Amino acid sequence: MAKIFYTKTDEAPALATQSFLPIVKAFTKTAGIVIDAKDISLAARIAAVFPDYLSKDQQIPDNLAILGALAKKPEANIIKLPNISASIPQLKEAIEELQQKGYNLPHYPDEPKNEEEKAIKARYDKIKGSAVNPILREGNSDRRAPKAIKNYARKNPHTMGEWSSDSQTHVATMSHGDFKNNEKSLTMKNEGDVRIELVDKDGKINTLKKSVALQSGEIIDATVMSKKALVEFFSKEIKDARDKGLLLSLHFKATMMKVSDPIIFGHAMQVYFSEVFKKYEATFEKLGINPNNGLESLFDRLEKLPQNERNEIEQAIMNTMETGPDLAMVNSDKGITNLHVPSDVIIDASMPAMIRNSGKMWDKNGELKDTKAIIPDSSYSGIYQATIDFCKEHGAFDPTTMGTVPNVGLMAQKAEEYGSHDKTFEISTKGRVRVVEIGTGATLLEHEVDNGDIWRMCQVKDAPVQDWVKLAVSRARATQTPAVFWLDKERSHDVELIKKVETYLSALDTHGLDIRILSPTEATKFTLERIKEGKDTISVSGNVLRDYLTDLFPILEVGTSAKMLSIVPLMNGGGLFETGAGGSAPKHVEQFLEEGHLRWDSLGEFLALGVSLEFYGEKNKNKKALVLAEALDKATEKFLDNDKSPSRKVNELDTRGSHFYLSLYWAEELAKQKEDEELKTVFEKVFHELSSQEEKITQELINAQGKSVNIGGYYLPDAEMVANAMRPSKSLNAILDAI
Ligand SMILES: NC(=O)C1=CN([C@@H]2O[C@H](COP(=O)(O)OP(=O)(O)OC[C@H]3O[C@@H](n4cnc5c(N)ncnc54)[C@H](OP(=O)(O)O)[C@@H]3O)[C@@H](O)[C@H]2O)C=CC1
Ligand SMILES: O=C(O)CCC(=O)C(=O)O
Ligand SMILES: [Mg+2]
Repeated sequence: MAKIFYTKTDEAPALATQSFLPIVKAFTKTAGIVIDAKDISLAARIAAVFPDYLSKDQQIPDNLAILGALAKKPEANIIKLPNISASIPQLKEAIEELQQKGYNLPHYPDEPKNEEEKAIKARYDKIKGSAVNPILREGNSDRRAPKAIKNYARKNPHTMGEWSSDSQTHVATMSHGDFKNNEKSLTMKNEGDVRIELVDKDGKINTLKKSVALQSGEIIDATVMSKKALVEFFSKEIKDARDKGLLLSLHFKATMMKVSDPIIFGHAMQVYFSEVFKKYEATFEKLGINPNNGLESLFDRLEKLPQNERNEIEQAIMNTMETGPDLAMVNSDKGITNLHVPSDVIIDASMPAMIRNSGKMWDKNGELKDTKAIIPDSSYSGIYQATIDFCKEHGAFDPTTMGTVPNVGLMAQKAEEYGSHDKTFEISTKGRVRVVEIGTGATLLEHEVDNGDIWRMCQVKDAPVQDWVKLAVSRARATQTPAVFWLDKERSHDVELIKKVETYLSALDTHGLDIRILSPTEATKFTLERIKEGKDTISVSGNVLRDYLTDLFPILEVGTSAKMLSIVPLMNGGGLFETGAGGSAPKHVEQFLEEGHLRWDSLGEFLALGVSLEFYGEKNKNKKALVLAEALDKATEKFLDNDKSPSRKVNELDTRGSHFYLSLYWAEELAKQKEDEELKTVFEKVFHELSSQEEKITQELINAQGKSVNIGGYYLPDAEMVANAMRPSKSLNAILDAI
């Protein structure tokens, strides 16, 4: 039977789900729809890959694999909420929590000493970083701000920090030796398998990857980040930040780029704290300190030392921070710096937040300061510099008048960099890395490498490219909006892609459409000029820019990417409906636990549910589902008009109250409609009950705030405690239960 699959994830969206899902189930039941919730939280994913270590009642199925297989089927209808993309420190915390709860899981072996430990590490590494989205994303991405959301932002603009033309903020990026400058690319003429090997200076061959299957027409590229160039770059920029009195901030994607970016982060750590790492090398070695895991993990390890030794090293670290450039802070009150955890500062969200904040970040005293934003690889960093330059020249954007930038992103089948981690290697010796065609023995791509360099290969298959070009044209046609392919003629990979784009565009009807290809920097300037004049421009981009742009523009336009409609038309006919483009907002959980107020905005969920119901209705010829979808759309609009999104402040409407209002308006619309009498009858009663008890219910929801909350865990909270905390209104629960 056709179902809608809803994902249980982590942190704030998982809390919100405990309040919203009962509403969804109660409402959709009336159309005979079954909502099947699948737990793909970090804790569940850990438990799912270690069944042999767990008791029967602790075991859970591999829901991610189940949903991944479903995503390849035409009947797929999946609502996907954001989940944690775990850094090693987060993964270890989750393992520890599970262990404390009686799960007999093995520790994460940092440096596996035998085959058994290697196997355990391999299992954990599958869960690490962005492990969920790439499995489900069997299609390209269509993200946009619906009209109602744009109108809401125009009427209720979020705050935007002023920009001054003498702002010192800038992006620091590499000019040589990075992934962009070393890239080589080609398109496969035939299908075939390749292997990746490192040939050392004596000609000894070390196989890095035995086999990668390639399709005909697939673009592959290989590139390398030189450790030497990277370290020189960090040294120069750190000194420059100190000389100019600027904050130092680092912006990576250690989650999606889970192999390369933690290593790059580790080099930044070692350069910033170079004297400490040099002086205490032996101690750090003994303690197993890995700079790639950040300062917090380093401090944890130091706890194993005798007090006096520990004090001395901690003092040396503090001295370095005193004399070095000030670090941008993640949390000034708690002293958490940009170097504490590699995934605390994630580029897609952190750069737009900085741009929205007058180009400033927080310093250790909790004050906003101009910053040097370090983005080592220069492939995409230019878009941020161009945006900063634009703001310096024209001032901050005005949400009441600015246009919008929807995105059509190439994403399917692990496209480009975001699918490269199983082909990314930290090089162990000087030599050459070659991509060799197994059948012919021909070397397809080759690089000189040195010890410590990071080499990687990326792939993008032809069918996703065709689908992406088609999607771009159909969005341009549907909205009569210019569409810009953000592709760089100076980049080897993009040159290959441009050839395909031009071929596929010429086979489509583009008559009367404005479609261009511009380099990312040019595209930024073009788009920003238009956005300022209130004009819309579709960005058609590769996978990384998809990620960056679907936070950048939403954050500037509507204050958060959580309000985006995010559709993934799956290539085999199903639908994946992501909620927003934002993440799992750990800060929201913190506030909830401290004062019982959850500020997670579920607009993304409302929008995703709307399109999912519409898709369900059309696919299964279920008229009631279509009625539910249309009513939900109207309810969401009313929700926006009446400003029922969660407030940020305790004792005001929070996530739970916002869900109540959504259900109230949804029931109202269902009671009003004339297309389905049965639904009308059911929901007249529901609407009457909800509206007559509005005051009582909202009071019950407010009464639950203002005190700390215990949910019995973080990664694996107690299900009952969460449900109780998230559904504190007995009156609302009774109405829903009776539907
Ligand atoms: N699709 C996915 O699965 C994604 C997962 N992630 C994961 O999320 C975690 C946190 O990432 P981070 O970079 O901090 O990004 P987030 O998007 O979680 O947070 C950035 C800020 O955006 C605001 N925000 C985001 N979503 C909402 C929402 N629904 N309602 C209200 N405000 C919202 C919050 O601002 P404020 O603090 O001002 O309230 C939040 O602090 C990481 O583990 C990351 O890997 C990230 C992106 C996508
Ligand atoms: O999967 C992830 O880690 C993040 C994905 C993301 O940021 C996005 O798709 O916008
Ligand atoms: Mg993103």
